[in-house]
Amino acid sequence: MTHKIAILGASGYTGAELVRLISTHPSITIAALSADRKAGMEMAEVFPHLRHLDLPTLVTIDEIDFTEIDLCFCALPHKTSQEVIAKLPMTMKIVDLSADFRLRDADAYKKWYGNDHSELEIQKEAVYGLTEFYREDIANARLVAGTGCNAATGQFALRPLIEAGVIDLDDIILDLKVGVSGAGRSLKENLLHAELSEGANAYAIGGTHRHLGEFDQEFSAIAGRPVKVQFTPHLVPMNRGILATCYVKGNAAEIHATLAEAYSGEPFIEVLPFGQAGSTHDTRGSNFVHIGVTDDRIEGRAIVIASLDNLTKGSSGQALQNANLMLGLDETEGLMMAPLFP
Ligand SMILES: NC(=O)C1=CN([C@@H]2O[C@H](COP(=O)(O)OP(=O)(O)OC[C@H]3O[C@@H](n4cnc5c(N)ncnc54)[C@H](OP(=O)(O)O)[C@@H]3O)[C@@H](O)[C@H]2O)C=CC1
Ligand SMILES: CC(=O)N[C@@H](CCC(=O)OP(=O)(O)O)C(=O)O
Repeated sequence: MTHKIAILGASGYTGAELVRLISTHPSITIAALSADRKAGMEMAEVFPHLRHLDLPTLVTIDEIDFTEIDLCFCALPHKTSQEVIAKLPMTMKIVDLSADFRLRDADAYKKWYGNDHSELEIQKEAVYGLTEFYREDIANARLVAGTGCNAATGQFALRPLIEAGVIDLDDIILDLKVGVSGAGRSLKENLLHAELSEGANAYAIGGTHRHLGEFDQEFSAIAGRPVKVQFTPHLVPMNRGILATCYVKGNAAEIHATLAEAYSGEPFIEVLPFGQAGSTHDTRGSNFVHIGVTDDRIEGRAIVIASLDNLTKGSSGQALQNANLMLGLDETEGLMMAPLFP
């Protein structure tokens, strides 16, 4: 049996990545694709790398007949996503890739996104989409909220350590490098080649990045008390990938053993041998996460380095993993491809 899906925002980076992944999926068929300014175009015109595929023409969301769709991926900008989802059939399964349904607290949403949430009733049924930690809830959910890509990377490195109580909760530093596709496909001055290449810059400095809302929510829930990490992202001149270097206080051997144990049965999470670091080179184009642990010359401190691809495990791969669960399929279907190296 094949399940019919729609992808809203298929002319964006995460939408195109969903098409790439689903194009070889044995149990899912793409029935509809939407765009905004690019509605009316063929996917092959927008994305020549997908021209071998027989795909539906990009249409506006209003033109889609959702009665024949089993599951809808929403790869739309924040705020637009909640407006669109409110108008979709209440019975249809949805995987949202935007930030609109990640934060359970309305005040936290307003604090980090600057606007009121208009769909708080729908928010109540959303399940946070970090698959490895919400698997059962995701399998039974109608609406799953995909995580931020930076937020996913930091959580893969730190969640088991907070849960096991093996690091100092008041001394966590998260230094993160992210590739430019994380910003989406729209034109922005700081993403021009001349301003992006041959350099790197920190952004959202001073603890202002909106993914701190996700870190606060998730880490505090695990610890049972407020946990605030120090987090600075850096934009670096690479197309895909995230590398998170976490500086923590704790015993490095114990931290490594805790992560190895926590992820021992996980198909997509690789805890590296002690002393090795994760690299974006080793996870690019795949749904894998690599996590390395090393000690530090300063006694009692450790460094955890995690890498993943923002467009696969950080968004579209995670979304497909969640959709597989929601459709009763094997979680790994369509996702076991090896990373692209070099
Ligand atoms: N890029 C990443 O690494 C990650 C992204 N996300 C989130 O996923 C979502 C999609 O991101 P990404 O693919 O990068 O974004 P893009 O900017 O690349 O694509 C946005 C898509 O939404 C469509 N769109 C824009 N405005 C509207 C509108 N008003 N009505 C209908 N459709 C609209 C665009 O159509 P058109 O092309 O025709 O304008 C395009 O298809 C965002 O919420 C983002 O924050 C989450 C994790 C990681
Ligand atoms: C390079 C860059 O700008 N990256 C984005 C991450 C995108 C992401 O995870 O998406 P959401 O906007 O859905 O949270 C950022 O740090 O804001």
